[in-house]
Amino acid sequence: MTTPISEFPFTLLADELQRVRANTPLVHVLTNEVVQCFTANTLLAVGASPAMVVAKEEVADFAAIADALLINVGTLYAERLESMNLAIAAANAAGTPWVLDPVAVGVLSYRTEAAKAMLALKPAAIRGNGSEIIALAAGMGLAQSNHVGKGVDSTASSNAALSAAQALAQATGAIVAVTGAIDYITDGEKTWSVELGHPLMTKVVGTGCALSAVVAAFVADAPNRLDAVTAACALIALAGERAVECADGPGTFVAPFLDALHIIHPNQLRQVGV
Ligand SMILES: Nc1ncnc2c1ncn2[C@@H]1O[C@H](COP(=O)(O)OP(=O)(O)OP(=O)(O)O)[C@@H](O)[C@H]1O
Ligand SMILES: Cc1ncsc1CCO
Ligand SMILES: [Mg+2]
Repeated sequence: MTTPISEFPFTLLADELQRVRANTPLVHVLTNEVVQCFTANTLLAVGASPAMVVAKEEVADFAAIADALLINVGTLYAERLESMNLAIAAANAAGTPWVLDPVAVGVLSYRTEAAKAMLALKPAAIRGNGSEIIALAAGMGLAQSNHVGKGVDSTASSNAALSAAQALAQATGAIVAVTGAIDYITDGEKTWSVELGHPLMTKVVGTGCALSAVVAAFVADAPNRLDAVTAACALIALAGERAVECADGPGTFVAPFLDALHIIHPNQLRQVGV
C-alpha cells in the first residue's frame, strides 16, 4: 500500500520547508567530485548551509558540529572512504543524523562492500535510484540483485524496487527513498509515492545527488523523518517541473531549477498545494 503525495497535507510540505529555512541547517557534505558545486548551490537555494569538509584530519570535528551529514559514494577511493567512516562515527557519537547515497552500488564490489558496511552504522535515511536500492537490499539478503545499474544510472524502475526499499527500511531503521519517475519514501510500514518531476531531470548530472543532500537538510532536527524525506523529494520534483517550463534542454535547466528552489515560498505551497 502506498499513499500518493496528493494526500500529503500541503501544509505539512509548507511547514517542513519553513522549518528548514528557519533553522538553516549546516549540512556536512562528503559527496562525489562530479556534483560538488551543484549540490552546494541546491542546498543554498533551499535555505540550508552546505560545507564540503573532506580531510580525514577535519571530518570528525566537523561532523560533530554539523546538523546533518551526507555520505555519497559516487567517486569513492580509499582516503575518501576513511574520511567517510570517521565522519559517520563522529556524527553517530554526536547524535547527528546522516544520509547515505549509494551511487552505483551493485555495479562495483569495492563501493558495494563499503556501503554494505555503512548500513550497520545506522543511516537516518537512504536515497538512491531503483538499481541501487535493490542492490543494497540484495546485499542484506532481502532482494534478488536482478537489475544491476548501468554505471550510475538505474536499469530498474522505482516501482520494481519498492518492495526492496520497504524491506531495507525495516531491516536498517532508515527512511528509504527510491527515486525515478515516481519517488517512493518508506519507513517500512507507511509509504508515500511522489509522482512529480520530469524526465529531463535525468539528463542533468546530480539531481539525485543534490536531492540526497536536501534529504540531509530536511532530516536535521526533524520531528518526523518520514515526513521530512517526503517533503524533500516533493520539493525537488516540484522545482524540476517548474524549471522545465523555462528550459530548452539540460543546458538551460540548472539556472531555473535553482531559481525555483529559492523562490518557492511556504505560503505558495499552502495556497496552491502540490
Ligand atoms: N522519469 C522521470 N520522470 C519524472 N521525474 C523524474 C524521472 N526520473 C527522475 N526524476 C526526478 O529526478 C529525481 C532524481 O532521481 P534519479 O532517480 O534520477 O536520481 P539518480 O539516478 O540518483 O541521479 P544522479 O545519480 O544523476 O544524481 C527524482 O527524485 C525525480 O524527482
Ligand atoms: C556521473 C557520475 N560518476 C560518478 S558519480 C556521478 C554523478 C552522478 O551520480
Ligand atoms: Mg544517483
